[in-house]
Amino acid sequence: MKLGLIGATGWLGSALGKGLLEKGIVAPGDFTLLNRGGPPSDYHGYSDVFWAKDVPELVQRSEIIVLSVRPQDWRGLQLAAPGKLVLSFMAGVPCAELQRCGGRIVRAMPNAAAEMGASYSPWFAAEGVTVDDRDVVSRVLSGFGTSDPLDREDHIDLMTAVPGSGAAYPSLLAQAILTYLRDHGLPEQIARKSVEAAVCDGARMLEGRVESAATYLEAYLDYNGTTAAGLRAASAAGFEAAVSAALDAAIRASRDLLGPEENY
Ligand SMILES: NC(=O)C1=CN([C@@H]2O[C@H](COP(=O)(O)OP(=O)(O)OC[C@H]3O[C@@H](n4cnc5c(N)ncnc54)[C@H](O)[C@@H]3O)[C@@H](O)[C@H]2O)C=CC1
Ligand SMILES: O=C(O)[C@@H]1CCC=N1
Repeated sequence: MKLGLIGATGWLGSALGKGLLEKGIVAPGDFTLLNRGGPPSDYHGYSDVFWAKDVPELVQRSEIIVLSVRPQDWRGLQLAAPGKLVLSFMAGVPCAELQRCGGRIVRAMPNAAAEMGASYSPWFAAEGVTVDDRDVVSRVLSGFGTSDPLDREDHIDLMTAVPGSGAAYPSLLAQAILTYLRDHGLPEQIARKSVEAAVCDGARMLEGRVESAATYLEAYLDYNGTTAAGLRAASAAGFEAAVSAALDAAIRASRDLLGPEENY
């Protein structure tokens, strides 16, 4: 497939570019890239990819165009891509706005685990996207993980707040516990291993069966020991309310990202 990637050296763009090349989903000669800093000397070990000089050249060489730039950079692209399949990673830029480029629009919401080939990237296809396009989208996203189609565009905002947040909330929890242990004088190495046990190993017990979270919580509460005391204190201090406030704020922020309409 002839694919153009705008934002090819960014966080997600670089992960996708690497995965597409390494998995042979896009041949180097069919891969057109664009970034702001100009071609690097090496792109994940592939010297035979094509670096476009500007957006129109990338569009002209590509059937599928992936937009991996920040939402604030969307309008500046002045993208005109009539008849092309356009796959946007941008949070907060709706299909109605993207359709101004004249392409068939799909929005996907990857996450930072893309850099380890483990993004979960749900996507929404606007009207006009064909069955073949949907296969193409799923193949492209397999370059850095797994994906599922969504039936509703507004669910992309939920995906932005949840899988889109990547390592953010585990990091918040890990950092809070680490700070607590340090403040209580635990040696650094033991503090780190303790947090990994509580956050990373604990989370692994939910892998592939996250619905058992409720069962674990019930079991700890029924046990009525030290962990039950901790869980009750966390709820009383507003843990669930804090999570809900965080997700509400992220959704609101994704709706405000684009800012007021200027000249297109
Ligand atoms: N980083 C993440 O965890 C997630 C990001 N996203 C979305 O993915 C998109 C990309 O995000 P990141 O990779 O994190 O951003 P980034 O800032 O790492 O990469 C964006 C790249 O686009 C380049 N760029 C900007 N304007 C350009 C132009 N006119 N021509 C060529 N290149 C241009 C920038 O130089 C930069 O290298 C964003 O819209 C973001 O909302 C979605 C889900 C998760
Ligand atoms: O924090 C952000 O803005 C990026 C975009 C969507 C999720 N993470």
